[in-house]
Amino acid sequence: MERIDLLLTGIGSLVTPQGNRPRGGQSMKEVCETKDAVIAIKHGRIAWFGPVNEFQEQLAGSEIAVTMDVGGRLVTPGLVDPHTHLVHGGSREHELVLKRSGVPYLDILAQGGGILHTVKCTRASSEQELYEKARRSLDEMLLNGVTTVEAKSGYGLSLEAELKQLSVAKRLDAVHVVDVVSTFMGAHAVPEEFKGRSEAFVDYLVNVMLPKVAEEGLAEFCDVFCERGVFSIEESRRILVEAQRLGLRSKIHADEIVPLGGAELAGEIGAISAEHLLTATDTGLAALAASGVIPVLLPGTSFNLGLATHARARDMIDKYDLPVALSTDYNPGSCPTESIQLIMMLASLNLKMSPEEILTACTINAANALGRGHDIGSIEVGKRADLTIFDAPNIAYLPYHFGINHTYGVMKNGEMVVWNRMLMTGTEQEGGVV
Ligand SMILES: N=CN[C@@H](CCC(=O)O)C(=O)O
Ligand SMILES: [Zn+2]
Repeated sequence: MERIDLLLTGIGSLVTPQGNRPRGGQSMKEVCETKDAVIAIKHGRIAWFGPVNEFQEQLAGSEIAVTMDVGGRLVTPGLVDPHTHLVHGGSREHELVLKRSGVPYLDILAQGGGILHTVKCTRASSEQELYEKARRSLDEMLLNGVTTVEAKSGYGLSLEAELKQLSVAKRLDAVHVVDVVSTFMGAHAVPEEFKGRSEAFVDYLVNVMLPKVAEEGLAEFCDVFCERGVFSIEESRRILVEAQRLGLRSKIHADEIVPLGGAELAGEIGAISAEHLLTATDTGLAALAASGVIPVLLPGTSFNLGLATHARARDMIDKYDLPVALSTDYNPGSCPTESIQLIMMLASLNLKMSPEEILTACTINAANALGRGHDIGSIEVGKRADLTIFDAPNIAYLPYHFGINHTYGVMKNGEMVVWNRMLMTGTEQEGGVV
């Protein structure tokens, strides 16, 4: 190699899943660790990585433009958050006491609160207001080590307001260093103006909203909240199949609260992913496995809703060989957090996933849930140089030492975009304040 744009040195431990494909079952544990490693970057992509002594043998004589030493820290692929409701107006802290007093999530929605409250706020917000709020969340995610994020619409529920949300996601993707992948989720709830007329709303969605979203190229995926009292299996099938016809791949909020058969539907229509799955049955899990659907688990949501049940990650991995992915589900209601590191801890605590499985779920499997396993999600020669540097000795340390942000640095497309958070007050050290 004649010229290296950037050489990352001093990597105490480099840990990554291997390959481009989703890693299911026992292969979720098979991450590859290289100690005392270096990574060479050229044109924003990984040109070489391996132990420092091999680098000296193989690439001696290369011209190195910039060298950065990460001081013995842990380096992983940039994390991928494959399920968020990033763009929305307002917040819902006024529902906190109601929720904590035991009022169920679906009851709050049926009374016009929940998602429908956020619809009001989103409709009332200007595009610029939505942009500024989502940009701050995206910054927070980046500081947590996330380099690619999925963003769903679904708080507009009218053509105009859905397009406004999707335009914000598109602008953010163009301007922000984090890649934003768009999903159209007009079927998130039935809006007030269609109350009691869900069939008419589905007609509007299929005949008016979907064609416009597809024509303007504003979304890559289509998602539906398939749930009792929201969208039925038949309605979900109709929307997702029509979206597929227009070129949008399917995702589905499935079997979150009631086992409606959303996982079975995901298998039937060949969805790329099925999300939540807290109440999915064995038939449903078998359907996911048979069709190669990626289960995206959201342990922050069950935690925040105070549910006693959790998604059956162990069965998914051990019995069905499924490639589990993890995500924040960042949204203003059931999971108002941007912290993927909190999700890692909850996956350990409540889903009983091992540190290796958690890393695989937040990298290569999450990348595949967005159809991007060929480009991101593992440290491979030729892939994007998206990397997260943690101030941690090993991957088990991330879910173990919880409630803090372990990120030291983040590289996106070969550029260091986060580096050593500064303490403006200074740190007392021998010889004075530095
Ligand atoms: N469950 C449906 N949708 C979101 C929550 C949206 C909200 O409460 O605002 C979710 O994935 O958890
Ligand atoms: Zn969601």
